[in-house]
Amino acid sequence: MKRGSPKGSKAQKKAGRSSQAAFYPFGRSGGARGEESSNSNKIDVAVQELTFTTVPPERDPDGNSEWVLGEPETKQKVFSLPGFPQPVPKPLGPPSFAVRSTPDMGLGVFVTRDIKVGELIFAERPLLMVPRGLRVKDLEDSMIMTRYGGEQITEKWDKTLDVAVRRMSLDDREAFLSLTNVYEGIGAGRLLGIIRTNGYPIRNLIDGPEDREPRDSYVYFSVTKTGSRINHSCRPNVDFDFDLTSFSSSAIATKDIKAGEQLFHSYCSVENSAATRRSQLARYEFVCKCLSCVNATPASDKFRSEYGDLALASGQWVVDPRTYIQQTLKLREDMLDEGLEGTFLYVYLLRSIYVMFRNLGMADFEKEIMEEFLAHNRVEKLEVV
Ligand SMILES: C[S@@+](CC[C@H](N)C(=O)[O-])C[C@H]1O[C@@H](n2cnc3c(N)ncnc32)[C@H](O)[C@@H]1O
Repeated sequence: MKRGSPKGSKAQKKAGRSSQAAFYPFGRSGGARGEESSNSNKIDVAVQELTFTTVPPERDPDGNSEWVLGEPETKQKVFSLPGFPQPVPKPLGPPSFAVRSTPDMGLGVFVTRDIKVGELIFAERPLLMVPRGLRVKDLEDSMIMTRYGGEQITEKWDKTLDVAVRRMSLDDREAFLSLTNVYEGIGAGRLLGIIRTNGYPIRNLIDGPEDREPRDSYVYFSVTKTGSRINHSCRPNVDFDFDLTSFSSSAIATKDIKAGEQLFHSYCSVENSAATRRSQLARYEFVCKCLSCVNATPASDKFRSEYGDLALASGQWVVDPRTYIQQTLKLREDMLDEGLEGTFLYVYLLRSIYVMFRNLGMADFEKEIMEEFLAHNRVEKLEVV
């Protein structure tokens, strides 16, 4: 169906909305670019087999998200959660971050006071959420988040995505449109370019049925005002935790961070060699100059490719701590040297270590490592054993 056709699409009919609603998302009198919605409760609209909704639907002091649904029923999964929508979590203490220029990475996010591992630095509702496997039947390139390059015809995508951008408040729209777009001039339309440059996967929200496979193709991507200003390092110090009930993304420190230091998240798989990481990062148009990239050696590449299996094996080693404790502690030291304490596998390893100390009857060490584990476990939420 061509955009603008008077006939409603299947999804429009399902959502019970007319095609006119699609082009006047705030009602007849509002919604054009540059106009602020006066409606207090935004209605859903369906365009090109996608449903556009706002979370929460009423204007909210904690912010609103524009959510593009591939499968309209996904909305119910979130809206039917007990207590939905909860307020966005608030950090303890005074504000602890600022968005500033960096010498070589554009804008970045810095902490303005010392931060402890496990601390909530900020939480925010996304400006925009789109499904990774966003598919629209009559658009040439239907998997917008999984392909990259200049060969695609993406301008049509921008017309569709513009529906969500037009629904944003003026402040949110300005924040969204000011985000970096490294795809400018190489094929992607502006809005799609912004999503590709700034989107983070939300792994606990699947578009459609929860058992859909391959799961990774059906996650959502979020674009946020502050989180999307965080630059990359292969030695990350912050991770995101998306809470469905408050529909917000929390930035949580995965290391102690000193006042004045920059926050870094990893945009690539940190268990890869420096060369593979470089090729994964090429689509963001920069070369990483973190310590682990600059000082990469065959030995550090080998370690990065092996530590994952070893860390997971530590779950078995706990039954024979006398044989394995030294090896496990050495693995922990090596992970710290590579700056990998902000990863799931480091948290997993800490859990193995405190269980080993428990099995060895070394209560003081067990307590010390358990405390470190609990601080690191804010995002991963591994079971305490
Ligand atoms: C999600 S944005 C991060 C915020 C961005 N610096 C800004 O000014 O809006 C991603 C872009 O930031 C830049 N960037 C991120 N990490 C970088 C790094 N380690 N070195 C150089 N540039 C980086 C790249 O241009 C990348 O495409």
